Amino acid sequence: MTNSSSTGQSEKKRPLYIRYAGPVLLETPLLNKGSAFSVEEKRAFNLEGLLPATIETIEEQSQRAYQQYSQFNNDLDKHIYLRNIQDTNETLYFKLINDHLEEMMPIIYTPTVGLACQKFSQIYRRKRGLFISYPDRDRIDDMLQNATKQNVKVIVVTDSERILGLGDQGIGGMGIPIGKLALYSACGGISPAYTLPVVLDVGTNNQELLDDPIYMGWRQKRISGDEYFEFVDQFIQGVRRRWPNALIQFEDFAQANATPLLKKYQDQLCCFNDDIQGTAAVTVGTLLAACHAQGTQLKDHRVVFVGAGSAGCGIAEQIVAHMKEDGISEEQAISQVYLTSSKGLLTDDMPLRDFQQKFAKAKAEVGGWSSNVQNISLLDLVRESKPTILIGVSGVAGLMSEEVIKTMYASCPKPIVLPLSNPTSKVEALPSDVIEWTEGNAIVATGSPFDPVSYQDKSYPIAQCNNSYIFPGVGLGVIASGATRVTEEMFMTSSDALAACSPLVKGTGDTLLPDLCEIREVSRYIAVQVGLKAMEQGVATKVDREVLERAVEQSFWLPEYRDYRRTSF
Ligand SMILES: O=C([O-])CC(=O)C(=O)O
Ligand SMILES: [Mg+2]
Repeated sequence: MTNSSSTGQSEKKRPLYIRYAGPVLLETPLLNKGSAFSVEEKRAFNLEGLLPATIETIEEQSQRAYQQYSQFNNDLDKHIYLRNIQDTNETLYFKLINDHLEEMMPIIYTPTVGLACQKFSQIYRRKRGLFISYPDRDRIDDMLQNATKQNVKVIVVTDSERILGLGDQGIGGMGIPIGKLALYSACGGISPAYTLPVVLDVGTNNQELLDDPIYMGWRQKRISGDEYFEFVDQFIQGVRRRWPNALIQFEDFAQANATPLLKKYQDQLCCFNDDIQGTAAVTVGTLLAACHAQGTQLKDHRVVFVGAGSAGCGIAEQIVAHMKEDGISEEQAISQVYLTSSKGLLTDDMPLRDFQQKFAKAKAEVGGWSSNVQNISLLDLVRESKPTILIGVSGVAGLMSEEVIKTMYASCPKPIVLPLSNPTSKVEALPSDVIEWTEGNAIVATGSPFDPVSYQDKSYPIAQCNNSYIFPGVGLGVIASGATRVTEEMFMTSSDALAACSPLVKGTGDTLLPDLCEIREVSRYIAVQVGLKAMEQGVATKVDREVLERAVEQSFWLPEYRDYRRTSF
């Protein structure tokens, strides 16, 4: 929790002048306090008679809500219950989440949010965020005006084509921006008043949704090509007119669109792609912590990827950048990194996407690694290249088979294994299996949360190498420093900052990544480092370290009620 002597705290204690009253005030989630309105407020805001007599503290409200929450015995129902609190009283929602972050994060975020996206239309209750559909493309400015939030600082936008490892979810993908922004507030201290989730409804190619009478999105096949890119651009330009400084986070776009959109906009506005850059940053941060624990450097490693999409290539780029910082040439670094797709090792005789090209190996050199002339399988590759790090970003469950892991372990006594695909159902290998197949010698981290593994009387904590360690801190750093761009260097800095917070690196514990209960401190630390990097690179409006540190503290929002006074009209 933020230290209560910070100026930020006393700022928040100042009364808030508001113009809503009566039932409308109770129906406004950002302002509603429910049973916590004081006697004076009830009188001043025409709430008398609308609430029970007892006036409660937010702690008491949180306890009741937790009791109700605990009565649900399946995760989706818990998710629906929490979303309902979010849509009626946002302050209480975040108080509850903060009080039970470890327990509730898997409910509001991966893995449960995946199911919530799949069943979005079935479990839909109330509006949240903006649904911008292709047929309404000429009215985007009006739609942005209609947003409940006026002073938006962070937008998470998806077109839902690649929701986690679950593919095209149509407008159901809205669950992801909602979940990500909940973490911006819970972990990164960004007030929910500043956040806006957006889904671009460009149709869906998910036939099940198209056939489902209850589906709530635009019932058409996805638009593509120029039509698609023009539509995304209309949205981006609309945002620039409405909130010129807002940070835009691209989330869960299909890889064919994710990289071109990032390339197109990253030098034009304040934006990033979480799946490419956030995932890369958290993975490299985790690897740096693991290297530290082993007494190695990243440049000492050989890395095999299971999955060669934009996330895999994004991580590979960052690994190469860090290996270069360790003192080896780019060429040498690339030669130590291998990417595999469903067709096996990427080689120069295959059709490749732009972003894959530099990692393709010369078939003439590696052809002998397999008896199969067409392609080199993951197993052949692992046997021949003897990796020390194995990273799963395939979205396909089980690809890190027992044979693959045991083959890796045969030539690497301390393998680092990261099956990162989300949600849990898509993980490339279960941590318990990896620990067993390597006789307890592997360092394992996953994208979704897993319980510690016990193996031969020892307990092995499984770090959750998820971009949620990165994006809240990066966002806070961007806002606090007034950054106008999000550079690759700012992401590299976030990896180093995360690694510096690792209990293994600090010598305070045996886990690779900090506990969730420390995530607010971690986010603040990352924010300051990212803000400093933005200043160094000349993309920030704040230029002084002290001012930046104060801004991070002051802008860190906490779920506390403020006293209300009535605005006189
Ligand atoms: O949301 C998560 O858990 C991580 C992520 O961005 C993804 O898998 O697309
Ligand atoms: Mg994502």
